[in-house]
Amino acid sequence: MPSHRSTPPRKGNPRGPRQNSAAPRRETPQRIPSAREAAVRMLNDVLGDEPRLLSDLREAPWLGRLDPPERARALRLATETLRWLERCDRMLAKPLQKQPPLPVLNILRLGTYELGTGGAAHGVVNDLVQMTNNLPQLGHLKGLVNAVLRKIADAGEVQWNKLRNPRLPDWLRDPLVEAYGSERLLAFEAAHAAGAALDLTPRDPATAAEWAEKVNGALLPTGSIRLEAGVQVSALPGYDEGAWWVQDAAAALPAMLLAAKPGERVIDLCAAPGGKTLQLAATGATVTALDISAHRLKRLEQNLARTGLAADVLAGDALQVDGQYDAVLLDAPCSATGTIRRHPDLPLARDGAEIGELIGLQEAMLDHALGLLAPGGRLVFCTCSLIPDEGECHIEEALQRHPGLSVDRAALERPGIDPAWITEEGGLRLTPDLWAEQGGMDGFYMAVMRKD
Ligand SMILES: C[S@@+](CC[C@H](N)C(=O)[O-])C[C@H]1O[C@@H](n2cnc3c(N)ncnc32)[C@H](O)[C@@H]1O
Repeated sequence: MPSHRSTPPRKGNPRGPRQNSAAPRRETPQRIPSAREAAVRMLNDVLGDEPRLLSDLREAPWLGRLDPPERARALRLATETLRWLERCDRMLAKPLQKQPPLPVLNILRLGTYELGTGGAAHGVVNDLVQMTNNLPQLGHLKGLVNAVLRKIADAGEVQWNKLRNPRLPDWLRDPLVEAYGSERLLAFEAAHAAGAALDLTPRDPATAAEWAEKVNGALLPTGSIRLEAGVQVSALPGYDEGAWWVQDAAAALPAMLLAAKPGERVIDLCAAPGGKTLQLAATGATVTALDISAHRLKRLEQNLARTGLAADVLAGDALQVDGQYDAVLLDAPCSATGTIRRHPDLPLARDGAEIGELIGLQEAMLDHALGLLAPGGRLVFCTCSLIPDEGECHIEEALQRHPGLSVDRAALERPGIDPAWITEEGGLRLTPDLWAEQGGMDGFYMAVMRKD
């Protein structure tokens, strides 16, 4: 297995050197940006000198000035341009002899994405030329933008569709090829290109089929309900009464495997925003939901309120908490590399430098969490990572460190769980290429452990 046990060396940005995104903007405080302007600003922030994740930009005050549909459109444009960045850059390589400053390059990338996927040339090109004209000190490049985008419009969807699926950058691709082989990696990349559907977890698993019918979704083998992405969630039946919540089918499995029972004492150690806490609370167990981020816990509290479920919510450090519990869920902070289908910005904004530290934190959390188990208690460890060092390796090593600890393989015998997903040490390895026909799933690792 490849090792991330020490911090991997920075290999630099696979898209070339980062450029200064802080080009001055002509910005009057009250001006409301268009969806395209907002999308380009997000691209500048994700691909700039100090890369930001789109999830951190969602709450930016300037984005809040757009009305909700425009904000959603801006986020969609930025997300999809980042998903297809390699294809955009390949399309641009020929007409663009010299790389322009980042704000102009990102205008071209957005235009290329839109033109490559069926956008009307007239509207896209005129708007983006005008946007370039408004850039302080870069307005003179509007002629270049016009000329390049017209060539891209001529090449159009035919050329776009001939290009390969975008590849992951080397910092992530190399260890994943080592772990899964290059053929699987191509399947992962195809899944990343395809994007993610919208999955719902029903509050009462026994009503899954009924809710699947009501929301016009498909019932998945593990009991989640799948709809096409882009559906307005708050308009679906059952939203107001909290009959279900949005959660990827893979992310719904750890709490299912913990199989909490009414009256059991359960702690969810890294709980926010709370998808798994809701599942645990819905079983009738007495649930403590802990997270270090008070800000993220606000969303957990909103989710509890909407669904009418109850949990004791605590802001605190999982490494400091004490007590005795029948069951512990540890959804540890990780590289989140299993979620690239919905967060294609992640491999571009990150470079793997933080993974060594995360692995150390996960190990410390797992050791501490095992100490919270009452005799005979069980623990589910999980991460939404594709990197074995953040999954399988932890369990192999924990079994060596903790006499009396065992992996509960029987807990994996549940409807919809394919035995082929079970790993050597008895965990479950999920990858984005699974269920390809039904639209894939997030990458995840999970294992159920028991202590004598
Ligand atoms: C993968 S997310 C959890 C997702 C959550 N379980 C769910 O299903 O919605 C990891 C969480 O760990 C939290 N976290 C990070 N370090 C922590 C610590 N030392 N103690 C407690 N929570 C921590 C983060 O704030 C983040 O909310």
